[in-house]
Amino acid sequence: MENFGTTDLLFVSDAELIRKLFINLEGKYPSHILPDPWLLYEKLYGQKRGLLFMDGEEWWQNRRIMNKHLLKDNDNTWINDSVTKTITSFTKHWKEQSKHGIVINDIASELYNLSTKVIIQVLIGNTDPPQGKHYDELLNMFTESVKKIFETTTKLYGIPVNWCHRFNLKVWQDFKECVDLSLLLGNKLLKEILAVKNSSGLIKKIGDEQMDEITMSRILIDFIIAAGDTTAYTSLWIFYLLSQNSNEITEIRSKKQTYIPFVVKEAMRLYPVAPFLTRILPQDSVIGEYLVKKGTPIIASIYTSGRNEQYFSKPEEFLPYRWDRSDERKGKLQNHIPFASLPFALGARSCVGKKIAMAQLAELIWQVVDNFDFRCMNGSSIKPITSQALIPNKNIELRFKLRNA
Ligand code: HEM
Repeated sequence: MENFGTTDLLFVSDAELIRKLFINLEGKYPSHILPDPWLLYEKLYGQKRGLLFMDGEEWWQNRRIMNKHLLKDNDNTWINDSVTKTITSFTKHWKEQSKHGIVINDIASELYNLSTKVIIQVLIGNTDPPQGKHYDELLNMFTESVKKIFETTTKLYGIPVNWCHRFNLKVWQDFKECVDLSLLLGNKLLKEILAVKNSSGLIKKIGDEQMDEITMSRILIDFIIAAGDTTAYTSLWIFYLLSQNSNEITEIRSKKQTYIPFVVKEAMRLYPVAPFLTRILPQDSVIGEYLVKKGTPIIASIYTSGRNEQYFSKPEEFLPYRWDRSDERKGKLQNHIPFASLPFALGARSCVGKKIAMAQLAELIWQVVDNFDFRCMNGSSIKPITSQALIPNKNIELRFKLRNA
């Protein structure tokens, strides 16, 4: 165990221990550590936020309602239809632009925008989203400001944030400005979405639950924020991996959609956007060789466990077939411990948007691979930076060309 001043901190990367942490030790109200800048912002400006920020009974009551609709409902068609509708219109736009090949320089922004549109469509269901220039501008400004929250949080990573705030350093000012703006625009956006007539999506489903309007807004705005960077960066990593493994593109085209979930799982094993998961123990517990006191923060590195040879043979290779039980090649890979790769975490506090994210990633890959050839234009290889989120060390530039054009 490492000792950091007055706080003991346990760092785990053993798959069995990580599983034990989520399944047996985290308690009824799992508690996690949020980035310091977000906590300080909440404390200073009293802005109440969504599920990720809630704790105890308040978290549990609201989480139960969201689980019912987003995770436990066996009928996924309403989510899948919203996802397909949004992605079809997204790829239509790319098709129009890319007859002769286009390099999408700021692909991250495009993917942020897409993730925001997908979650909004899930909120309103089959109905058309608000139309018009004003709405499009609002949406673009919102996604840009959300992207900036992520970038400025990353810049503040590892710096004493109280100190940045006290001396009003530019990094803090930038962070505060984009959180202010995201929440303001998020509220405006939600108002427009709530005004859509005949919504049939999540908004309608939770309309029948006993949830007050303010809590609903807090939760939904944070859904729109949470969907941005996670799904956008995962899509980016997947496109990057596919551009380096053209055999996988051939395999997707021949096996069609059945193969894609394995591609997504494998990409997230190698590049989990949330590489470190945290929990604070509700009671004294034994973890491995340690007696860990109640209140001790624990950091689980799923980036490390996902790339450990003991759990996955040929750990650094992108081999989607390792997840396919019916694939004969899998027999040659001795080690395969599925729970060593937990990109959405595990247990009661795992990702509530997991089904939406998986549906979005699968549909996006299918439509892009089916319609485009693409390659990576960066001269040297891209490396992941492991900070709060797993991001590329430089802009990934991809060139897309319409197939058979
Ligand atoms: C590839 C995409 C995504 C990844 C890798 C991801 C990953 C995660 C992880 C690891 C957690 C757990 C954090 C913890 O245990 O402390 C989490 C929580 C959460 N995610 Fe996701 N997520 C993704 C997409 C989404 C989407 C699309 C939504 C939209 C609804 C979403 C909403 C949330 C929320 C609200 C929480 C907090 C849940 C709670 O505290 O009860 N996520 N996500």
